[in-house]
Amino acid sequence: MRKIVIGSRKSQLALTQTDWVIEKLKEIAPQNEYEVKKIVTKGDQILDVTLSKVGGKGLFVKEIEQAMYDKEIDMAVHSMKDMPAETPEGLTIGCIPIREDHRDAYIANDNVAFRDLPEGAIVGTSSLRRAAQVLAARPDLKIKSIRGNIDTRLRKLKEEDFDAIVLATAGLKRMGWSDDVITEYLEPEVCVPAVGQGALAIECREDDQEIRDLMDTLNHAYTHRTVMAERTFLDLLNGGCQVPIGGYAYLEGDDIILTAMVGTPDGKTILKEEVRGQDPYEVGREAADKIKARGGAEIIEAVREELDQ
Ligand SMILES: NCc1[nH]cc(CCC(=O)O)c1CC(=O)O
Repeated sequence: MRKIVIGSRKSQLALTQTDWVIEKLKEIAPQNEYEVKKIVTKGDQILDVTLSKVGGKGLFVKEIEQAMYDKEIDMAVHSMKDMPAETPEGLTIGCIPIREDHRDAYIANDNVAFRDLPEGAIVGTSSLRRAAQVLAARPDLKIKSIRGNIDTRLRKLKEEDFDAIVLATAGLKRMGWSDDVITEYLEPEVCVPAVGQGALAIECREDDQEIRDLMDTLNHAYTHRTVMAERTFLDLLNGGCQVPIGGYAYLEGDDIILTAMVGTPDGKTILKEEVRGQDPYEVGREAADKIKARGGAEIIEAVREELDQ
């Protein structure tokens, strides 16, 4: 028996995800005691400004990782897509549990279909990846930044000047919202999701073998393999959730099929490549090579320079 302290951001979604993990752990190892420790991250403190501007990788994870070094916590549950490609020295992603829905959700007032939105309609999102792909499909639409947790964003859709919003389906589902609130699912053919969207990353100290053994039982091989392909692509393009980059992989038999995307924020250029293969790192690298050969790295670099100003 061991008391296991699990770090979580204090947002409702983060706590829900952490509770979901604890429920699973209790089934596997009921002899342990589990405790949640809420940690305020830099990202939580500045949710009212445009996040992509304050940017920087790992805005939601740094303080949590420090608590792990300090042994205040033994593990931490993160949204995979908020995790920088590289894990710091001494820590590791101990497991990747089964992925929730990977798709972006489009939610419109009066359920107006995406193709029926009137010219100039306002779509709320603070994600350059979503903005790029919405504008690529509908160059006539306007993008307006929207911040806050899911409830806040749904309220702003009703009360403020928005016709529709786009957000992660996984967050909605984990928070218990029914499919009914979603007007349309944006399939990866239309909107390539963020790398790791819908997946969790459970981080722990590399040398804590007891915790690592416990986590092995929560790992989902399919999710792990596909997310690794996505993250290899992200890493090689020096990507992150603040630049317009996406990646989604699934398995067909034993093959990994990865769709990788880099776009300009105005949606005028969208580079997309599909790569098939067996090894997640090879697949991710091949996708990165192909996107780079078409100027993808320069697009990311230009967006970063713009954000840094
Ligand atoms: N960027 C913030 C964030 N990080 C994880 C989720 C939702 C859950 C997920 O995508 O796995 C969200 C909200 C959103 O993008 O709408």
